[in-house]
Amino acid sequence: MSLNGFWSLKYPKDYGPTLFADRCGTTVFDFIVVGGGSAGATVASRLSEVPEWNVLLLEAGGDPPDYTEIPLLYSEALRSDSDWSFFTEPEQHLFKGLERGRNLISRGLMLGGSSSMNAMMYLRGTRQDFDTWERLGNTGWGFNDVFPYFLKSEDFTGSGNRLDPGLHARGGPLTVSPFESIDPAYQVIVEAERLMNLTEVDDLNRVVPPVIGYGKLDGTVRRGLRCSTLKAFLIPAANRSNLFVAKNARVTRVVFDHNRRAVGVELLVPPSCGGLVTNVVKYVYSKQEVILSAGVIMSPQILMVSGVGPAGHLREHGIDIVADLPVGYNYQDHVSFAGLVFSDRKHRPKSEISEESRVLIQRTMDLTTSGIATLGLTNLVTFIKTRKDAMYPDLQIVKVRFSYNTTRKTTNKRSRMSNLFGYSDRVARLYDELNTLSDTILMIPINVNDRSTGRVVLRSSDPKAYPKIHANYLSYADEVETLLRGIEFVVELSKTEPMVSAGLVLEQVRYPDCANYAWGTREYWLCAIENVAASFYHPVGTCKMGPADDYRTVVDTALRVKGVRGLRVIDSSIMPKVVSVNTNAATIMIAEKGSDIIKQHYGKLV
Ligand SMILES: Cc1cc2nc3c(=O)[nH]c(=O)nc-3n(C[C@H](O)[C@H](O)[C@H](O)COP(=O)(O)OP(=O)(O)OC[C@H]3O[C@@H](n4cnc5c(N)ncnc54)[C@H](O)[C@@H]3O)c2cc1C
Repeated sequence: MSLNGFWSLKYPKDYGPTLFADRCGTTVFDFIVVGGGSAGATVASRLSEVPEWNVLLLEAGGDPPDYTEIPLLYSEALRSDSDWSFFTEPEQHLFKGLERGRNLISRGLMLGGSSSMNAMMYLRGTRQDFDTWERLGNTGWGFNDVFPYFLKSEDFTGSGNRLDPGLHARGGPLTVSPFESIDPAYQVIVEAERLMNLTEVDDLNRVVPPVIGYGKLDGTVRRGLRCSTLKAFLIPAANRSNLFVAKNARVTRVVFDHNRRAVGVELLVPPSCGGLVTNVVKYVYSKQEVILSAGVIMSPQILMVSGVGPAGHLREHGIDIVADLPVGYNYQDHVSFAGLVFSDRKHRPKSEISEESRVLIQRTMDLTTSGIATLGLTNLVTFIKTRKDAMYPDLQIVKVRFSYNTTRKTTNKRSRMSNLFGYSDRVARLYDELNTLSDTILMIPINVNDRSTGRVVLRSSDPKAYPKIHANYLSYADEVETLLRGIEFVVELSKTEPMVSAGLVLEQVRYPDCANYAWGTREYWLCAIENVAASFYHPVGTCKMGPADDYRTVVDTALRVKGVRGLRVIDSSIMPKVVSVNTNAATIMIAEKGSDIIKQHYGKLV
């Protein structure tokens, strides 16, 4: 399908070359926002609503590639130049089937950040998620406090009952549309799940009763195309005379004065003078505040290289201490298991398989071009509760279809399994081989009740060096048991009549390291988890929010970095506990609320 001319977006002007043309930057802004991702693009847009404030947004990446507009192509951006492509450190009992024994942590390196590369699933989180934040001492962050901020952003395009009890809003900048799917496996899985005593949920963001069952997703999609925070918040604000966006501007440090007040940032920008090839160090200054929105990996990294972090750790790297804070701790994520692989139509003639696949792709793409939101089979999401005592689900199950003979057809020539989940070549090959026989469907249980916490630490004091991520996933035995119960659910589902009649066959993928175990036994699944259990793209928490007197936290409930002045963190890293769903909507909520907190502080909240 040709993508040319399908849409036309006018990206914000890049002020970098103008702002940083002179040798010593003298322009002073009221606010400097570092990182133009889910949170940063939202914050910069909201703050620039105050006409007398000059706002500078510094983004390390550039404009997103055109293909990121198409929801179905979201995985193309992973491992591309628009992906930071972080990797965790190796873990003793995990990641054996992943590249170099590490877990890929993709993050968007572009305007819109990870909202320009994510799967666009719009799920906010449960009442329990935010009431837990409040119980941890975060007054003002309980469900009733944060709910209006989800509505503030939203422009919901669904109709009928879905709008009724104030669950959704119209008129906000972020378009949220119900996903549609024409995938024939959709109905088959629905029938199978009904037989497993699950019921349909008409709104996966419903508050009461808690969502348990399956349903159609809503997505951050506008007229069939991605609605990132770039599109929702930044582009509409780009013509304001008080908002300045600088692209390819990588912040290296926060600059403090002698009173530990953040007064600006140091950054690297591409050379603007002829002849220079390396990036150039520049400084910009702020009158009011610097706001870090660089995400869960880079916000803590910038803080630490700037002297804000655990004193002992900073000393090890020879960094002068500005404030001794537990930056980088409390890394949390959702761990998934993408080892349940179904074949669809395997025993049919190749020509038939190939033609059906082609037609399904074409018809699904046609939905997009006619303005309908679709992620194909991924539209169908299931939440299950496997612990009798719990009120809320502990597992989310996502389905992904890979059309016949496509997992190897990627821009970077790596398997899609490597790009999406960081699989090593030898493990990805197992999936690729199956995919040359028929379409492949993954059913992925995701533990949404993880308790393990890891840590982001500095590799060196050099701000250009990626930090180390000690993920520490599945450190509690019960987290492994939860994943095992998710696997068991899918195995049982595979045996139901609708699945069997439709010819959706659960394949016996045999990881080389698990050759000693019979496929399907507990020992086998434990081994499989050690091989391919991986992040489901939801790391958060490394600049944890907490009450002023809680020494285990980095920012207070107004998102101010403790022990210094003029500095806040506003992004997914402030979450004290990861929400039990995908993390984009909650991050945008944090940005909306954070922006209002700032406006209120300066008497500008109207
Ligand atoms: C592949 C993938 C799929 C996902 N799918 C979903 C989904 O379907 N639904 C969902 O709810 N969530 C999803 N998520 C998670 C969600 O997108 C993230 O939680 C959210 O985007 C995080 O927002 P953030 O603002 O904290 O960080 P980001 O959006 O990552 O923004 C950080 C920004 O800061 C910039 N930056 C970093 N360092 C610097 C620096 N030194 N100087 C200047 N700029 C810098 C980055 O380039 C980036 O633009 C997914 C994530 C990924 C990666």
